[in-house]
Amino acid sequence: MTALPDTVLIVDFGSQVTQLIARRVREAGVYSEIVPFQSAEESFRKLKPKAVILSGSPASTGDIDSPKAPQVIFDSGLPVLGICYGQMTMCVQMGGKAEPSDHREYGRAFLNIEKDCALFKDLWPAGTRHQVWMSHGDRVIQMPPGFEIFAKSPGAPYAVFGNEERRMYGLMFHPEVVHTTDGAQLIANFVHKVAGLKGDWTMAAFRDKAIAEIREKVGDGKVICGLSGGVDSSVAAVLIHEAIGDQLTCIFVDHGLLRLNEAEEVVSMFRDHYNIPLVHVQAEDTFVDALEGEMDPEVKRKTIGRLFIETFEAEAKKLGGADFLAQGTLYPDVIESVSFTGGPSVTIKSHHNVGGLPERMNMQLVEPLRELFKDEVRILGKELGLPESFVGRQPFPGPGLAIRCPGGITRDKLRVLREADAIYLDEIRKAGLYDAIWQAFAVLLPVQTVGVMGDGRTYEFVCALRAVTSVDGMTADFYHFDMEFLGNAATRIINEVKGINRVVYDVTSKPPGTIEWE
Ligand SMILES: Nc1ncnc2c1ncn2[C@@H]1O[C@H](COP(=O)(O)OP(=O)(O)OP(=O)(O)O)[C@@H](O)[C@H]1O
Ligand SMILES: O=c1[nH]c(=O)c2[nH+]cn([C@@H]3O[C@H](COP(=O)(O)O)[C@@H](O)[C@H]3O)c2[nH]1
Ligand SMILES: NC(=O)CC[C@H](N)C(=O)O
Ligand SMILES: [Mg+2]
Repeated sequence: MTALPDTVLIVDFGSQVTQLIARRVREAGVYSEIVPFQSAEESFRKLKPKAVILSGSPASTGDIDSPKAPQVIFDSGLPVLGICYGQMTMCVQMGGKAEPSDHREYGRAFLNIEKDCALFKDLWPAGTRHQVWMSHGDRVIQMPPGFEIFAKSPGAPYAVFGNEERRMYGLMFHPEVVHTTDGAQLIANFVHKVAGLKGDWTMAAFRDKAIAEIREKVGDGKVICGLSGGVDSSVAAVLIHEAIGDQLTCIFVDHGLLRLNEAEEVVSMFRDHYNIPLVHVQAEDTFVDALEGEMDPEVKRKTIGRLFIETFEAEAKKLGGADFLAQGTLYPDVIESVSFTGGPSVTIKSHHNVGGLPERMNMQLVEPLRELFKDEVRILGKELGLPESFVGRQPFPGPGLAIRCPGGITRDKLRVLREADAIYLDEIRKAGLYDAIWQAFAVLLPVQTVGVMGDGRTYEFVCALRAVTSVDGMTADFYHFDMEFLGNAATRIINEVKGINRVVYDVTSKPPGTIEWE
């Protein structure tokens, strides 16, 4: 058994962006774990962290029963970084005061550095000014004894305070979000310069830890892995195979909601590269019949989640039973569907593999990528030696074309959408744009419009084209094609696909939109 790596404990008070803190710490080469504040004391004793970060929260320190950090953290002598609510609870718990303020601050703010400190070393010297991202209504009004101010902003007189000797700092802004300039570097400074941690944690170390955890959890049990041919499940399958070898069987479900020729391509691509048993299930009738006529996006997603599990269970039975179901679930699937650590964040949509799962299942879940973002999974995939044809693929959601056909689906609509989508992707590949785009796809709108083709009247469907850039799927911008590209793609789609007579381009970012239409 290898020794525990240097660990940063992140206490989650329910912020929407807690996972980004963990990600920034990982980027600084240090291992971190997020734990809900309710069980933070137990985790603190078990994990023996070398530093602690307290997250933001929708709560206010003035609330009755406001969440608190366990006192052992402040008594331990370890370095502590409090972010927003984390700063305020640290302040109050250590004898200072915070209160709701009339001057609420959301978004961009400017920080003036008042005094040098270890946290700002080689980054933000006194007298300089920096853009940061704020999101708070409450503020500190009195520091705990022994603390001093290191930076101010117009709305936050205690924007950064701390006690250098005790290595404790509180920030009113969010260093974990990309809009805070040098925010990642500030978190790196906390772990390296304040806490003195080495930074030798890598994806190779993640891989070893994940393999050890899979072995421990699975024992000599049998595992089936839902394999879509996408990046996440391919990486999960190869990782699990390294851990437990032939205790693993992969199940690829053709639910009739895949792209043109996708089933054949995925099965041959996987069989050519890997010696992992793969079952190809034809389940088009089961899925499409159950969805036909269903209009509500959440019902569609939940139906698909349930049918996936029923299909996996039926296949497991044919194999003589399985104890575990593995999936390539990533962190964005989790945060949009449910709250990560049981904290109070809201559901945006029920991803088929998380919020769409039935309540009772016969198998336990194995989800080794649950804490990672897609770009990290790609790095892990390279670490595991997966070919570029796997790690470079654009994401494709488990519910597939069903959530790209707003309103009810029919077999004929799916055919139309499949053909349009294939032409669009073909044009993108030919233009050499595939790798520059996070995801590109066609959507078939439930709207018919009038057109004129060959001197005749048409009354057919509208196809929307979507393409976005993103780093992690959490936020995205629409891709800025040139008009000639769009014109050509539209012409080909209308000429070649019977059933579409109009094409539009979606210029919505995320937020306010999501990437998929449902
Ligand atoms: N057609 C399918 N057959 C079997 N399992 C599937 C299928 N589609 C999705 N899954 C399961 O659901 C998980 C989540 O789907 P998701 O689309 O997020 O990941 P992915 O397909 O592996 O990767 P990508 O995001 O690159 O498409 C997959 O990792 C896989 O375990
Ligand atoms: O595994 C998945 N199951 C789902 O149910 C699901 N819904 C969306 N997506 C993919 O997740 C990313 C973010 O999608 P949204 O902006 O549409 O929420 C995008 O990459 C989406 O394609 C899914 N992946
Ligand atoms: N982002 C936060 O942590 C916000 C803290 C608190 N809810 C406030 O509004 O001030
Ligand atoms: Mg997929």
